[in-house]
Amino acid sequence: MSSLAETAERQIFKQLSEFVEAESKRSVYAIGGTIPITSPSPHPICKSDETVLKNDELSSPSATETNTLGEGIDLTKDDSKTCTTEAVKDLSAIHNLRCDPVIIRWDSSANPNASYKVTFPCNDAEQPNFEQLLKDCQPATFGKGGKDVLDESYRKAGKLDETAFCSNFNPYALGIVDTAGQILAPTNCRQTSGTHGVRAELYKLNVYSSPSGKFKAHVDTPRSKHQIGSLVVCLPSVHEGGQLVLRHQGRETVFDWSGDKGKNAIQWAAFYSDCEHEVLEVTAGHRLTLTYNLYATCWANNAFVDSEALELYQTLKSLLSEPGFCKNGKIIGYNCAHAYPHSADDASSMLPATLKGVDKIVYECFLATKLEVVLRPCIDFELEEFREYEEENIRYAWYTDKWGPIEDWEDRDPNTTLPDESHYFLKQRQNLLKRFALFKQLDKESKGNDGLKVVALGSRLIPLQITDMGLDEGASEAELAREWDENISIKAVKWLNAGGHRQAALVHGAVSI
Ligand SMILES: O=C(O)CCC(=O)C(=O)O
Ligand SMILES: [Fe+2]
Repeated sequence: MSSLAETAERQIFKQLSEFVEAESKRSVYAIGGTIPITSPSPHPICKSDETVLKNDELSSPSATETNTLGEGIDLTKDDSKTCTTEAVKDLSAIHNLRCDPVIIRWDSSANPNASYKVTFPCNDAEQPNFEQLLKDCQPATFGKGGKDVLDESYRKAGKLDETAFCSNFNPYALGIVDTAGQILAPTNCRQTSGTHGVRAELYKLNVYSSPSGKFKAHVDTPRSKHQIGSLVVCLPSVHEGGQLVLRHQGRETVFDWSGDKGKNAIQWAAFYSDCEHEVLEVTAGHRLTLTYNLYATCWANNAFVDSEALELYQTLKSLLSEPGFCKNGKIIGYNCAHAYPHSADDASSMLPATLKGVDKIVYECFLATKLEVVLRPCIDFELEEFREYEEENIRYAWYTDKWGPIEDWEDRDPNTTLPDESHYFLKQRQNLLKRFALFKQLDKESKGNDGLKVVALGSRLIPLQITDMGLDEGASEAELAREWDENISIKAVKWLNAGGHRQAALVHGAVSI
């Protein structure tokens, strides 16, 4: 290729990378809101219902839902205050959302056969029951290396399992699940079997109490391969501290439910649960939350997004059609910004339906350009991992974690195994040798060709074994490569962005239930 064409191509790649990066920065990974609690009254769901409502209930400035979106989108404005036309006023009245006081009923662990009830916000008369609830909570554990661990220096909280309590609180009725679904699981751009929405399943009631209630930085263990997110609903109970801090790719979002805000409202946050998050120390009072797991579902009533109307698509289309761009074919790589559960046998079948945020946008936009788009797990080997040496006329090679004499692999009948049982099957070794040669050749070709990186691509997500040592400590790249043996291909890929969730992807094994 002429150097002029190379320079032009490099510029196009640069622009593509910048666009993908800008899209990543804009992508939303969390959403939240506040819904005021008012005493029970007919629900203003449609216009005709409005007439049975008392005027003061409608005009109450607090009777308006407010929402806060992670990263830049803030819906906390009270639109009803800024409405000018009658029509809009009517609409805001119709859409005023309110929540009934939240009742929790539970079986007492301290007094078998006894069950109690407490209402939030909690009045003085119910204070003894509230104290009882605190007593009946068990210490909350957390998942580490595939096991439940109790460590109060990491997580200090009480919990009731979902089988031990019930509540009148319904996140569907308040539109929370719909809102979370539209943001975290937007419907695919085309009508396909991958179309999806979200379903919320109650998981725990948690209490974080002063002086030291907290949950240090973690990612949630997915409860199934369908899980994409978590929903946390903070019950009205005034406390200080206890902010929920979410982090994703160098960005941070804080949900602060402390102080008087929580006196008479429920406050909620929904987020992709592979994003790191923590609950800061509660310094006064009790912070009570209901947590829900959010699962991708195969149905949705939402309208479809038209990917061709997205800015990223338009840019992609014009850059890709530049004359001479990738004339001889190239694999363009995009590193997913989110982690996906891959310990279940059929984890791959959940994708692309469960793609999150910017990953979904990039996928859909490339698809719309009519390029072939595939989702693959990948390991970026260093040449280091494919070393060779010679000793006493025998050539040895190192493939990711074991030495072996090359001749042994080259010449033997592929149906026999090596005498040394620690060796892999010969056939696999021969495959590895071919890959090794390919790796070296591609690596040579990619030298000086910016951004071109030789990687091993798996043909599908391979279930991860949860070892005794846990995924994070136990599973190395070499072990993964061995698991992938039959399904690996080695390619030179031009990456649009830096590696994303590499570490987290390794530890992000879904618990099979
Ligand atoms: O209570 C919260 O805000 C979040 C708790 C949490 O991270 C969890 O239960 O996994
Ligand atoms: Fe969590």
